[in-house]
Parts: sequence; C-alpha cells; structure tokens
Amino acid sequence: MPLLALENLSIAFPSRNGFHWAVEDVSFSLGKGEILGIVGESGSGKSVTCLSLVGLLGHGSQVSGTMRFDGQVHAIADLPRLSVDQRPSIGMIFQDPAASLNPVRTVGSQITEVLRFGRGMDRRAAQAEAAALLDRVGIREPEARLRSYPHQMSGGMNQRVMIAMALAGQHRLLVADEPTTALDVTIQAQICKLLRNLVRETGLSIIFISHDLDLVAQLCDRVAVMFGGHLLETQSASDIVVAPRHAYTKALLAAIPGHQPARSRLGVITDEMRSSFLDQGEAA
Ligand SMILES: Nc1ncnc2c1ncn2[C@@H]1O[C@H](COP(=O)(O)OP(=O)(O)OP(=O)(O)O)[C@@H](O)[C@H]1O
Repeated sequence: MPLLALENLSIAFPSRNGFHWAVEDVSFSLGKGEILGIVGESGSGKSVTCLSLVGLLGHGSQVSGTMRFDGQVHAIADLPRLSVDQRPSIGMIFQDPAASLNPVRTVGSQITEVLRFGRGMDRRAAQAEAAALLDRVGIREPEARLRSYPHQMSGGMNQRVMIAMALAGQHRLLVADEPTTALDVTIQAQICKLLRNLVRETGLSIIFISHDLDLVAQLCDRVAVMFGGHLLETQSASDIVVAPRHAYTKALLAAIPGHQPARSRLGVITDEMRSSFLDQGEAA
C-alpha cells in the first residue's frame, strides 16, 4: 500500500471572472522510501498541489479531492481545520530557507522547539538530539552551530537546518519545494545526495518539486510532469528520459543542453504548442 495516494485534486482561486482553476483532477501516489519528482514550468500548479497536502492553501481557495496517508483518508478541503496532531505527518522545506527560519532565534532553539513540544523531550535531551541531527545532515561542529543565527550560515547550511527540523518532526513524508534552486550547483548536488542518503537510511518519502527535469530525473525514482494545472504523465525517472510520452515532456527534455536528439530550447515553445499540450490530454 502506498504511503500517500492523492485522488482527484482540484484547486480554484477566485478571479475577476469567477474562479481560476490552478489544478484540475490531479492524482498520484507515493511509496514508502520513494522520491517522486514533480516537474513543470512556473505556474503549472506544483506548489499549490503540495501546499494543499499540508493544509496551507490560502483562504478563499476552493479545493476538492481526497488523500489517503498512512492508511487514513482525509478530504483535502478539511486539512486546514485539523489540529496538528490530526494532520498527516508531512514536513515541508522551501526554496529560501532563510525566509522559513526565524532570523532572531538561533538554529538550536528552533530545532529544540520541535523536539520539546513535538516529541516531549526535556531541554538537555533536545539539545543533544538537535546536535545529532545537525551532524546527520552534514553540518560540522554541530554543538557550536546550534548557537548560530540563520544569517551567520550559508544558504546550503540553512537548507540542511531545514532538513534537520523536518527530521526532528519525524515526518514520514518530506515535501521539498525547489529546495536547491537558490543554491549553486555544487551545493545543490550535496543537498540532493543528503536527501538520497536519508531516504535510504530512514525510509523517508520525498516529493521533490522542481522546474529542472534533468535534476529531477537524476534524483528521483519517479517523475510526474505538470502543465497548466494538469498532470500530463508519470513515469519512472529512467523511462521518462528515454521514452517521454507527452509532447510537453519531450519539449522539456529537448530544452536540456546536450540532450539528444532534439535541441530546441523551451523558449521556442509557441502559444500554439502550449494549447496542443493540453489537447493531447494525459499520457498516462
Ligand atoms: N493564493 C493564490 N491566489 C490566487 N492564485 C494563486 C494563488 N496561489 C497560486 N495561484 C495560482 O495558481 C497557479 C499555480 O501556481 P503554483 O505556485 O502552484 O505554480 P508552480 O508550478 O509552483 O510555479 P513556480 O514554479 O513558479 O512556483 C498559478 O496560476 C498561480 O497564479
């Protein structure tokens, strides 16, 4: 049984002409210890899909669909009303860790807060566990680093702190929304390696959102491609690069420098091609 089965998710936001459908009828599943990549251009609905899973969609949105998580079924629209204890155990990390961390508190106090209030640890145990978590995510001199403020750390280190906080919450699923986009290529590779190792060692599952199909295909087990609020296809990462089914996926692949045979850039996708992507429908 998958850890997560999302079914028929649709999300609409109020607009001048009524409602604008940001996501329509999206379904996917995710196994334990699996990394699912969700890829698509800006505005395709990746982030709102994932925010809906943690009940973080803004007021006024209209949401329908269900999710089964760890055996429990929830209507997505009900999630914002559930208490923290009742909500599915899903952690989130975002593109800009500095914006997610509190700038006026040390990273140690932010991690220990999760451990003390989320897991009932006393101050001493939480302090030791926080240092162990920093060590686990590859931060050197973890005890000393607990006393650092986010602005005293690099972007890559802050992203590691965010991952440590997700581990502190003992979440079964981590949703990572463009977690490496703001980082340089070397640090990006290190964070991806860290996520892979954590999945292998802990059985954590990850949804990794990105607009970079190349990166997603290297990191993830399976890849879901979104366009215009629709899920166009889901395939194993190895298959999607050699046998993409949907014209949009083919265009994304063609935009990767060095990818053969087509060499056109995404920038040459015309409006006519855009409307044809949705006409083609889902290439499940
Ligand atoms: N709070 C909101 N109110 C109204 N419309 C919204 C809101 N949040 C998102 N949208 C719309 O929903 C659609 C999907 O947005 P979403 O942020 O999920 O795209 P995305 O694929 O994650 O893009 P990006 O890669 O740029 O983050 C867009 O058309 C966006 O304008």
